Amino acid sequence: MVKAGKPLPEQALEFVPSNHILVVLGASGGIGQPLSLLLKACPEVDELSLYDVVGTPGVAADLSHISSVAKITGYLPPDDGLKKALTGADIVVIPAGIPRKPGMTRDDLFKINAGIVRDLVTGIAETCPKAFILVISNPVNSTVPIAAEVMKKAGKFDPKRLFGVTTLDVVRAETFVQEHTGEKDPSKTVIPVIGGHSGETIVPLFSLAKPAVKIPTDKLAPLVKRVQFGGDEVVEAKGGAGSATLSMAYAGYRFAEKLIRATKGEKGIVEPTYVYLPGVTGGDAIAKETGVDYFSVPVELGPSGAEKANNILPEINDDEKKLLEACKTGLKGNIEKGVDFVHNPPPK
Ligand SMILES: NC(=O)C1=CN([C@@H]2O[C@H](COP(=O)(O)OP(=O)(O)OC[C@H]3O[C@@H](n4cnc5c(N)ncnc54)[C@H](O)[C@@H]3O)[C@@H](O)[C@H]2O)C=CC1
Ligand SMILES: O=C([O-])CC(=O)C(=O)O
Repeated sequence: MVKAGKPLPEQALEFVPSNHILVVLGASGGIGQPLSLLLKACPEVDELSLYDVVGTPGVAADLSHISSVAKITGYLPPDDGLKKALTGADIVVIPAGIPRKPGMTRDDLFKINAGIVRDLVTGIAETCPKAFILVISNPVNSTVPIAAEVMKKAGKFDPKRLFGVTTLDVVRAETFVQEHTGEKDPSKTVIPVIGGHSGETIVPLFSLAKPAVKIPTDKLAPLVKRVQFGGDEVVEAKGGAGSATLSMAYAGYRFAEKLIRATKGEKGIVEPTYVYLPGVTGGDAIAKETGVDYFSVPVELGPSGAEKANNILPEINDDEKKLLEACKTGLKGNIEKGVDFVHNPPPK
């Protein structure tokens, strides 16, 4: 899109990437609805397209009464609904899939969610292959490799445009450390969280907090564990009615909004996200050090998406190095499972 106010010489026209059509796949769900509400209220979003296997006409009608910029449409599968929803998309956010119940691991969701993510990303490859893809559906450690393999198979993979949304881990780390910071606004403390998005694959790096935080020695391990297993806390509290939805909608919105601002040219936006390391500048060194191709690290966002993966591994302390070892082992299996699913799908 070319934005011209008063007449300018041809070469001085300001190029503004469009990045204004957002699509939510799984928009009628526990995350999908509040996430769509936040996106509808975001002045940066011009159009919001909602897709789900149920309920989108109602959700879209409801949100359409809000007096904000975004034009809203809702689609169901019949009559090429997915294709219509995805047409022209700049950013596609995927919270489609089943959530956990008490006693389940995120990996237990693979059986159902792997196929859902594969099929939705196939639709993206066909209709809007240049869109930024934000994967929320669990298990993220495996669903992101699935998305990558689908895009690779279609010859459309751009690693800078695929993100596993691990922002909720960052949000939890910021929130849970607050009792040690004395800071009124927990979001003012930056805590990098690296690795993956399940249990021990989640590695919060409190030693790299900015501003620095002094955590009593006996409080550190429980704090790390709380971030790693924060999802279970919500699953248990909801007692079978699902997992984190409202905090995830906030986190998904936070990441999407940062990406929009970055693609519009705002500089200095960095957020941890789970990316395909070999495809992102700076990622090779991290892949070499961790032995995995997919990993969440603070990533500099820009007009082309994931512009640089920041290697903060040399800065971590000995306790965090131990956490990293457990993380790597878990991640390897999760990644292989996702890649294998696309190339050797289980019989239907
Ligand atoms: N990345 C993260 O940090 C987090 C991820 N999650 C994950 O997000 C996913 C969604 O969670 P909730 O919204 O609580 O679940 P939910 O069950 O409330 O909503 C999921 C929605 O997906 C829809 N859906 C199912 N199959 C679909 C398909 N083929 N196409 C389009 N839509 C489809 C369902 O109809 C439903 O409306 C789960 O896998 C959950 O584990 C949840 C919290 C945090
Ligand atoms: O715990 C779950 O299943 C949902 C999730 O990913 C989270 O809350 O971090």
